[in-house]
Amino acid sequence: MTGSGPGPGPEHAGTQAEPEERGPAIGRGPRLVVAAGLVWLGSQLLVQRRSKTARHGAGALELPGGKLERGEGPRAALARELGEEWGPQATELTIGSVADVLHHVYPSPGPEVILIVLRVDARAWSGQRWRERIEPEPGVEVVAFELDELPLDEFLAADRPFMAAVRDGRVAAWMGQC
Ligand SMILES: Nc1nc2c([nH]c(=O)n2[C@@H]2O[C@H](COP(=O)(O)OP(=O)(O)OP(=O)(O)O)[C@@H](O)[C@H]2O)c(=O)[nH]1
Repeated sequence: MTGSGPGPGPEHAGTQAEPEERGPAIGRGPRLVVAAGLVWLGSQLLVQRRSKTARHGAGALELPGGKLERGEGPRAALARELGEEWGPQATELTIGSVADVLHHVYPSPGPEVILIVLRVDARAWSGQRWRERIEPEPGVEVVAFELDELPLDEFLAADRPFMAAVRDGRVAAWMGQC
């Protein structure tokens, strides 16, 4: 995909609104706290393509993960989401350190997202092994990319600056277990 690319809500420039541009609180989208995994195969990253029928960001690339449930910590949320999205074997992957905390406001009526990105060690699934272990939920496609081949424009807008930093080696994909 090109240009502003996919993202929740209507297509706009994909830029983050300045506080004074956000307008009154009434009518703003929800603020979501999300845990997401930077899943490292050793030389590649595993990401997923959102369902073509998703309510927002249909067909966009994203990191596996989802919203924290009430009282749930980010690691527990990510382990749960990996199991829901990629099947039971994904819950055995090692969740490591926090790679970054992202904050993005999607154009209305999209959400404001606080994304806690955690490194995930999937080196035991390198080569093609991940294909035998992952049972993606319906509609979701899991894809492996070499770092320098990450198609930044196809990621959800919140992820793009971060994925550029990963691609360029400014953020390490794996740093050992914390
Ligand atoms: N999992 C994931 N979510 C992301 C990423 N980047 C990003 O902006 N998000 C946003 O964070 C939210 C994640 O919530 P979710 O996964 O539980 O929700 P969803 O939109 O897939 O489905 P749902 O709202 O119908 O449950 C979505 O608004 C999604 O657009 C990402 O890299 N991974």
